[in-house]
Amino acid sequence: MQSKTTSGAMLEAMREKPPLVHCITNYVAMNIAANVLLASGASPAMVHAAEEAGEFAGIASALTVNIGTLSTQWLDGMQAAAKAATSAGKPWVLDPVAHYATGFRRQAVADLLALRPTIIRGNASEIIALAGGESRGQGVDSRDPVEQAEESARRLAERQQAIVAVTGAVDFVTDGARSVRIKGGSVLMPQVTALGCSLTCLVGAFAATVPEDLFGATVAALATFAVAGEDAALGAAGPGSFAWRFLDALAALDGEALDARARVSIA
Ligand SMILES: Nc1ncnc2c1ncn2[C@@H]1O[C@H](COP(=O)(O)OP(=O)(O)OP(=O)(O)O)[C@@H](O)[C@H]1O
Ligand SMILES: Cc1ncsc1CCO
Ligand SMILES: [Mg+2]
Repeated sequence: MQSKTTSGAMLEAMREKPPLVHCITNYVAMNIAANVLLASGASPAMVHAAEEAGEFAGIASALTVNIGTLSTQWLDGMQAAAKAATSAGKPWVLDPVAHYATGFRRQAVADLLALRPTIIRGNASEIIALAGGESRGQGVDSRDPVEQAEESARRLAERQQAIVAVTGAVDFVTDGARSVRIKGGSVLMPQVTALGCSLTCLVGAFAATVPEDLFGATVAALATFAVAGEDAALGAAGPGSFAWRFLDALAALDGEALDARARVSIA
């Protein structure tokens, strides 16, 4: 097997040995997120019941947790899974969907952050608020530009000792010390619900493939979305045809094309 030093090599490695990814996501995202992982070469499993989520996290290679359609029972499952992943040394990714919106979500996300996610992926409004800044967010969609979230992301990464990914028109990834920006994608992407949630699951898939390089894995997942998003937009008439073209574009993308076309720059 080739060494997994580039995004493309990581994508190829994932396809060679599809990782089992434990996704606790939301009702809106479950189907598209599972299809995104399959098209990318990973094996998704949506398992959220409190009775089994901890046990399942022991079987999977990585965990992703998304609070989009939260309930007390789901939160119990998320916490059990996060504890199991952490104690087994497996990466887990937190997607703090609209965590600023209600007291229930704020408390849930504080409790999950205390369980030390290895990677946090959110939109700009979510990351600004998570770092304690002035966010314009109300619901699940971002109302702030990514540039305004960059300092928040750095602060959050340092505070949590985690990798933080902020997505939007130009994505930003930081571990507090080093940072990159990733260009690409399409304006149609925020017009299709749960693509961000699906990306969180894909970050988990790359993290499962390259647990020794979680920064590189996060960048690879975002670059995969950026390039596939450009391809899908080419023939799309709107969000509907974009959504199915995006799955086809992910499936058609190979490592060589990803490395040739990814637009990643040091920030
Ligand atoms: N204006 C844009 N131009 C290009 N790509 C975009 C744009 N906005 C978002 N994206 C891309 O869309 C994907 C999802 O990111 P986004 O920030 O929309 O997530 P999100 O708000 O959490 O989505 P959701 O909550 O609906 O799942 C990322 O790959 C991101 O780069
Ligand atoms: C629309 C929506 N509502 C709760 S989660 C979700 C998916 C996008 O975050
Ligand atoms: Mg989101």
